Amino acid sequence: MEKLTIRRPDDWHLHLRDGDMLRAVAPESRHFNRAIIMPNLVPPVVTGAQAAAYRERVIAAGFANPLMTLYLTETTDPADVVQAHADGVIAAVKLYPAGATTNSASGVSNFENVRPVLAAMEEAGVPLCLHGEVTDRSIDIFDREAAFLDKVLTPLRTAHPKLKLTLEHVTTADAVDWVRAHPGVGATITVQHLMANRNDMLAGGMRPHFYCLPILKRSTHQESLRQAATSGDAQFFLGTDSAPHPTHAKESSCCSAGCFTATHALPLLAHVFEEETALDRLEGFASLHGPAHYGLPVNADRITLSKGLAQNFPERVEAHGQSVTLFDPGHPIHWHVEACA
Ligand SMILES: NC(=O)N[C@@H](CC(=O)O)C(=O)O
Repeated sequence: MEKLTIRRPDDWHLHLRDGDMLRAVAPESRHFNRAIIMPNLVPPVVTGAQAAAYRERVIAAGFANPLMTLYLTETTDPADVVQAHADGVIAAVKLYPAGATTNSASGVSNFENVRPVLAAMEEAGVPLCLHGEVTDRSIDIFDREAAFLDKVLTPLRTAHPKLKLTLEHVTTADAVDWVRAHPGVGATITVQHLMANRNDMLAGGMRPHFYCLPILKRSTHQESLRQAATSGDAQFFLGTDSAPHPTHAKESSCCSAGCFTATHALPLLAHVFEEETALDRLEGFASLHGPAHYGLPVNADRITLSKGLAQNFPERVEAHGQSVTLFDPGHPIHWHVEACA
């Protein structure tokens, strides 16, 4: 198959940042209609009023249909969350365990302190997106997602069975199994976790542009993610987690976590689905399962992906004196987005 026309995709996990960086990267998500916009700015987006103002900045930067989120802290006001959702200002709330990832210091340390807001969200039908990793330094970084399932997520699910959950950027077979055992829970999967494993990041030299959180795992986990994404199971859908960091912060002695994939996420995804002989399931993963999970209509317009010569994606996106380096899988990609109509 050399051409594939699918409903226009959405990105259910996207970092756009703010200021010059926002203006530089927002147009790179042009092939997606909607996107869940992550709130881990500095300072974070913690109130409905801040989310409304950030939404305006995102639209002004060129991304027309942002779905905003609030960053959950231990002092989040439940009434503000419920109101922001009722007013259509936010689509979801994001929970970062404190210290788990980029700009997560204001996140949750003691889960008892967010029980009232979680109860209010459960009651009002406000979805919760989770960064699923424990932050205990004694737990090996490769085991932090699996530990989160046992220590945090299972008790949280038992305490709030009706709370709508999305487990973000799943990276392990353990998480895939947990999601499958909990109907109604959604899970996003990134492009880099489908394309790469920890060997790609660490064997034969350390490649900082493969470093993101949750960290790439061993190949058996990558296989499990590929199986989940291409299975047609509607609990799994695309969240690129495209996370721009200046190139100097990635190519550093202490490299920032995040892979920038917004520009070429769909060609990379087509490459993976073709390898898995599942191109007929790409539309479900990229364009249908996410809206179904969030109770939204699918997009009316369509995009066409074509296969041809090896693509020359730009190496970098310029961001007003800084640059952001695109994730490069290290082998040719023959797919490109031909038309968006
Ligand atoms: N994925 C990452 O490695 N980084 C993200 C944060 C996140 O989603 O964990 C970022 O904001 O840079």
